[in-house]
Amino acid sequence: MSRHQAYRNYDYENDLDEYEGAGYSDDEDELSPEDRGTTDPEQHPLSISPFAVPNVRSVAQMTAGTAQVRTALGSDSSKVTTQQIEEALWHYYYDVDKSVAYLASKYISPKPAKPPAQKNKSGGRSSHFYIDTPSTGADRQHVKDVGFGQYHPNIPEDKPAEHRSRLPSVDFFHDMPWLNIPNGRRTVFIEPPYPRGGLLGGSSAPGKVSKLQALAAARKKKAEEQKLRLKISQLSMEDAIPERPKESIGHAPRTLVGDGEPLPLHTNAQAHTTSDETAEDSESVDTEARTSDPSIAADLPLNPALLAPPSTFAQILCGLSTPRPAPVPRKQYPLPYMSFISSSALADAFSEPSPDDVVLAAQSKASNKKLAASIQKKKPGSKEKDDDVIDGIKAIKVDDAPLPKSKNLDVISEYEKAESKRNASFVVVGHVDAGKSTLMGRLLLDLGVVDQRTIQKYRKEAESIGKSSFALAWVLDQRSEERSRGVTIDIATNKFDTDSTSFTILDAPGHRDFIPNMIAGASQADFAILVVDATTGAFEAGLKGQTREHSLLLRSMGVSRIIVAINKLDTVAWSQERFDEISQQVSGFLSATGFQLKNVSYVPVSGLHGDNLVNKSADPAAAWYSGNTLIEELESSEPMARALTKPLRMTISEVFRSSQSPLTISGRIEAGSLQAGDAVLVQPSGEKAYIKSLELDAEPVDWAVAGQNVVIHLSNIDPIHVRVGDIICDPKQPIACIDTFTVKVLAFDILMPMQVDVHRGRLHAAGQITEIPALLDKVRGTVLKKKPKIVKPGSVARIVVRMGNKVPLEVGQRVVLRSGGDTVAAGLLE
Ligand SMILES: Nc1nc2c(ncn2[C@@H]2O[C@H](COP(=O)(O)OP(=O)(O)OP(=O)(O)O)[C@@H](O)[C@H]2O)c(=O)[nH]1
Repeated sequence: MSRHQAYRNYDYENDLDEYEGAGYSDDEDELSPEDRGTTDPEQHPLSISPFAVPNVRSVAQMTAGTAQVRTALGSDSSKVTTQQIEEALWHYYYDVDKSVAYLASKYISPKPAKPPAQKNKSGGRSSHFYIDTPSTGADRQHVKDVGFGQYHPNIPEDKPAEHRSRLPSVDFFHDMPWLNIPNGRRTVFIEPPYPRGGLLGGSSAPGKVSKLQALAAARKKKAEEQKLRLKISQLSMEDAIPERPKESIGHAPRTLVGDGEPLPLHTNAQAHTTSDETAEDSESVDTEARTSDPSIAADLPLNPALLAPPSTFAQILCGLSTPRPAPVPRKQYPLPYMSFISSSALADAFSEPSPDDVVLAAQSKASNKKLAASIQKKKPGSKEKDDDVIDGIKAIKVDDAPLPKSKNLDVISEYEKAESKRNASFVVVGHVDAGKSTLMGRLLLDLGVVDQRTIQKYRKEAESIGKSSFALAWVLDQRSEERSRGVTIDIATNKFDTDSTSFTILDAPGHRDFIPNMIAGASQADFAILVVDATTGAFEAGLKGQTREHSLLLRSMGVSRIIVAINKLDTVAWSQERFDEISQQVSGFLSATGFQLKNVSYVPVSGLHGDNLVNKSADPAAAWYSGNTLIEELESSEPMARALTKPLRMTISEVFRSSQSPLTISGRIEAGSLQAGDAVLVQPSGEKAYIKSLELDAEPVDWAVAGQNVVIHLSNIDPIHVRVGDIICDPKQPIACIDTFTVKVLAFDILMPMQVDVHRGRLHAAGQITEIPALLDKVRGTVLKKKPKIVKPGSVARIVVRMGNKVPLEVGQRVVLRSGGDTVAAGLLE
């Protein structure tokens, strides 16, 4: 049995009874025959035992003492019996004087009886010390309760009532010196105002509870719980049983449950039982909480609002209870710091506009006033003025920030006056792994744009991942993915200057998966470098692959000047035959594509070793080549004519956040010009923005013209309206957003009504060829056949394309149509 079980099974009742009776028999203190010295050996066989010796002695003492007492009493000795004398002697331990005093006061000249001593409330400490002469068990219990000093265990109890009179303590201790204290110096016990504390009186905690006290407390608690339950059950019954309508008397009362389904109500007796149980359940927590703290358990008034509602089962049995009063809201105890700031104060703190809001509101108000004034001044019906008003309203709607100031420069004359280098952009295209990036890396190294240390660093890093041969390519392939895969993914730009020209490199990816990026690069280029791998078999593969496709795309994008770099000639020992063979094949192909051969040049190079890039090849095997180096061919290339005077058009290549503005864009100006402070329109969002500032080659400038790659910091527009591929245009001559267009295309694949992707620079949208109005002559452009069902590869046709969304497109622009990952056509919008 565990200790807990043993504890629970302990029979306190029985123990208490034993405790009350044990060792306190009424006979304990009686004057036994042995005490009196009148032991009858027959009645008390043990008296003849060796242990009877003390009794023999006491008999002699008693006889002698009796005689002495009688002598001392003299004539009064007849007033007392021998038994009384013996009892007195026994009680006073054979002290003759005390016994005489007792007998004289008790029997010979008795004093009037004293009033019974009051029970000492202080737990046994009394200022009047006296002896009681108990006679019964009940009295003994009383004596025990009274306390120390009031009980003499040797006083006989089975004596007549008069014998049980009290002996004053003064008489008993009259010969004690410490009793002779003058009244004035006697201690006066003052009862403490409340019960003493625990150990040393310093604790307010209750003292140690005895078993009896614990038992009594448990009984009391139980009784109180029962009372509480009874009270709760009465309350629950009052709530649970609705008043019977008068008309239902005599019938089973019904009540509504859930959706109105009437259910018979049970009898009161049943209801009472159930309600009682329910109340007991529902109240168990509350009751526990109350009774767990004895200080609150007894007196806490029962609040029906705090009672849980009857269970569903009880409600079904007894019916719905009447609604209970709303629960008393719990007291809120705010956190300490909350006392410093009230919730209303917090609310007030944000109820008013911030200082910034006040300033902005004032600015807005001022600009609105200006607008209202200008509207009032304008005459109705003036279209130009109305447009201005609309512009003003739009400007307010977009942003209330102050507009950037414009210097109102004549940009074209400024451009003509400026002695700046010409700008030229070229795109580097070709089959995958033809060596495009390596070629450009080496060119930049030889031109001093990139130093040798950087290349060494790249070489080490490339070696660590097993791609040491790509170290030069890393000058342009900056992305980790490009470096780890050894493949260019997106257009990489870089710049270098020669004496005459400022060049922008657009290094295009060769992989067919990234053709859209190549298209974006080609759309920004003035001319192109077509890189061809001279390695045996590689050239042939390229001619079937992206060498061909890239050439077609270049032509479709309007690029007319091509420099063919026949690369990796070191792998074929600078074979002139190989160079000539490749040159001829490419020439024939480009000519067939539509390039004029006067615009095509061929340079034998080794990008890896830097032969014929900036410097002539030092390899004797390459001595047969006496033509231009690559850089010389680039410098001799004329950039396309700039559409300086046409309306502004710029396709956004990048959108980013810079230190100058949260919205910065970059791209190549295709047409027109711009300057700081200009308003521009972003299409297709149609949102107006202002040019806060602009940069050319990382230098701040006031203006820029077509052909230049520019960085523009915009203001007064939400960045969500600006995306890569969008067009920046002149708000007064905006580009239209259309969803259907007619285009004259060169077919690279079979065309028919089909799904296509429309590409224009970075812009691309899903569309569909809805019509093929005509098949055209390649040279003259005349109609060969109307409404053909299909267009064969290599044919020119007029087709109608419809797109899902409106996109900014206009006549004269070049688009590329792709389908299933292949370029199927390219041409000019009509
Ligand atoms: N032997 C030799 N190898 C070259 C030469 N040029 C490039 N390579 C190697 O050809 C591989 C491909 O070079 P890349 O410059 O990455 O080729 P890429 O055309 O830029 O490749 P993509 O842009 O991914 O299409 C590398 O391992 C180069 O080291 C060269 O002139 N001679």
